[in-house]
Amino acid sequence: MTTMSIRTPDDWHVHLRDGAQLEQTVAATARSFARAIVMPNLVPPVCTVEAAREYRNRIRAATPVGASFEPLMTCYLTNDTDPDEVATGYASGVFAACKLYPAHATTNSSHGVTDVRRIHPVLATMERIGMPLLIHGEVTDAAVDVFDREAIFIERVLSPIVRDFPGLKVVLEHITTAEAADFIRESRDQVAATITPHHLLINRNAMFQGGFRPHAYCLPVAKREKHRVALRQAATSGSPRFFLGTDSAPHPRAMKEAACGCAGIFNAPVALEVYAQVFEEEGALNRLEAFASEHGPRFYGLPLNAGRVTLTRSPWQVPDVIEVGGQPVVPFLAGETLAWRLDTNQVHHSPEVSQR
Ligand SMILES: NC(=O)N[C@@H](CC(=O)O)C(=O)O
Ligand SMILES: [Zn+2]
Ligand SMILES: [Zn+2]
Repeated sequence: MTTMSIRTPDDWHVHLRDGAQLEQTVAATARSFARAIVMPNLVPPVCTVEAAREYRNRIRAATPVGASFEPLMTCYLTNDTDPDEVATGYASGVFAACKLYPAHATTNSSHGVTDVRRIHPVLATMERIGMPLLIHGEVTDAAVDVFDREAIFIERVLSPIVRDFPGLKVVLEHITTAEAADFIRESRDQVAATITPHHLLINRNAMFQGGFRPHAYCLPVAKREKHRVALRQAATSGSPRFFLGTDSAPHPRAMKEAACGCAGIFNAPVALEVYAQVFEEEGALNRLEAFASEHGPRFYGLPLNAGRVTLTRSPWQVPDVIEVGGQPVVPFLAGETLAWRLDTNQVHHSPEVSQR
């Protein structure tokens, strides 16, 4: 197959950052995706309806002319989140979901939740109104090996949440382990997961190839090969519980190539092309559309996009560096050649025309 057309996809997990970075981050995402779930881990975090509304306005103002892109906003949960604020934001269409960061688990999570019991009233409200809970699923216990933090989180934190709030919609974000894939598969229908392009492509060896490779470092950190294989199996299985979420997370090059480098991979410039490559390698190109464009909106209860995008088998080289907000950022797969190219001469259609 040399050309493939699929319903316009959405990105169910992205970091657009803020300020001068928005122009490039929004363009990079809007290039391939009609909608995106926008992570709230700004400094300070997006914790109120007002802050989310203003952030959404800044994203809209930064959206390239002619592109139709809809940012779906999230509320950063803290120990003190007010259930009424969450319900108001959801009812008014500002919040699409809430995001749970265990305190200190990842980039800009210092205001995160220290004990899930603190947010039980919020979770009860979300369960009642049908609002999804999105989770960065890693324990922060220093005694737990960094490569085990997701699996232990599932045992200690996620299982109890899923059990205690049996009607709550839950998305375990950016899964990296066979344990996570198994947990989702064995859970109830309202429990799903996003899978990134990088976790489908690399295992933890990528961080140590001939020296330390900070641009392959993200959280949750890439795991052993057997986990990558399990993620590929999950993503291409056709199960509606797994859907596309890039976790594109740019950091300036100087912040990555440092004594204490930031976690995060900027993959928006290559994400859809990488997913296409992975699905092709797995002999599952016919399931790419469902993973990229159908499972997510169905889970969130949103209409499918009406437009289509075209991918062509036509090699191109990923730039070594991309300017984001005036600072150099090294994209995922910098300098490498990709097999699939997205035809960017196309107009995205808003999801007005619904088909469930
Ligand atoms: N994934 C990452 O490694 N980093 C993300 C935060 C996150 O999604 O955990 C970031 O904001 O930089
Ligand atoms: Zn995360
Ligand atoms: Zn993320």
